[in-house]
Amino acid sequence: MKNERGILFILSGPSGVGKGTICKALRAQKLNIQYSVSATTRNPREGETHGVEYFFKTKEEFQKMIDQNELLEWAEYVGNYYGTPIEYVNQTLDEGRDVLLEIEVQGALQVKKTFPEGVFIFLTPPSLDELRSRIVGRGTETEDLINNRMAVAKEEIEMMKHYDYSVVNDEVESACDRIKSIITAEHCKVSHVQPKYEKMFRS
Ligand SMILES: Nc1nc2c(ncn2[C@@H]2O[C@H](COP(=O)(O)OP(=O)(O)O)[C@@H](O)[C@H]2O)c(=O)[nH]1
Ligand SMILES: Nc1ncnc2c1ncn2[C@@H]1O[C@H](COP(=O)(O)OP(=O)(O)O)[C@@H](O)[C@H]1O
Repeated sequence: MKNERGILFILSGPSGVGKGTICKALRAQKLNIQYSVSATTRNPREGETHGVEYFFKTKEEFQKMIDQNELLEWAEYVGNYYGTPIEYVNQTLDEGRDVLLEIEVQGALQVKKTFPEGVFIFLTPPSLDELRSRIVGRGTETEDLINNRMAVAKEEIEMMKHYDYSVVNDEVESACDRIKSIITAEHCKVSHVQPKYEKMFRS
C-alpha cells in the first residue's frame, strides 16, 4: 500500500454541459486515475456493456443496494436511478489511487457529506444558450424535456457555491487541461503530502 490515500475527484454539473464528453476525453489520455462505474436502472443504449459504462440493474436490485448501504450516493434523474457503489471507491482510495466520479449535482452534494475532503469540480457551460444548443444537438430529448432540463440547469448552477473549482467547458481540450491542472495542484497540497512525511519520520 502507498503511504497516502488517493484523492476523490467529483466532476459534476448540469445535464448537457459535457460531463460525459470530458470524462471520455480524460479516459483516452490514460491519466493515473480510476473511474468509478455507476449502477443505474436505465436501459443500456446501443453499444453499452454491463460493467463498462454502467452496472445495469432492475429497480428491485437497485433498491436492495440502497437498503444494504452499498451506495455512496444515489439520485433519481429523468425517471431512472443512478448511484455510486461505495466499495470500489473506498478500496481504490485505500490503495492510494485517485478516483473520479462523473455524477449529477444532487448526488455530488450527497458525496460532500460523506467525503468533505473530496475535490468537487463544477463544469459550467460557456453560456445558457450554448447549453441549450448542446442539449438540442445531442438529439436525445423532446422539446418538453429540453425545457425541463434547462429549468433544472438554472437551479443546479446555483449549487456551484458548494464546489471547490469551476471549469468552463468551452473547448474539450482546454477543459481537460484545466481539470488536469486541478489534479496536479491537489497532489501538491500540504494537507495531502504531510501525512506521508510524518510517517517517514516516525519509521
Ligand atoms: N448521482 C449520480 N449521477 C450519475 C451517476 N452516474 C451517472 N450519473 C449522471 O446521470 C446523468 C444521466 O446519465 P446518462 O443516462 O448516462 O445520460 P447522459 O445524459 O447521456 O450522460 C448524467 O448527468 C450523469 O452524470 C451516479 O452514480 N450518481
Ligand atoms: N466543449 C464542447 N464543445 C461543443 N460541444 C460539446 C462540448 N462538450 C460536449 N459537447 C456536446 O454537448 C452535448 C452534451 O454533452 P454530454 O457529454 O452528453 O453532456 P452531459 O454528460 O453533461 O449530459 C453532446 O452532444 C456533446 O457532443
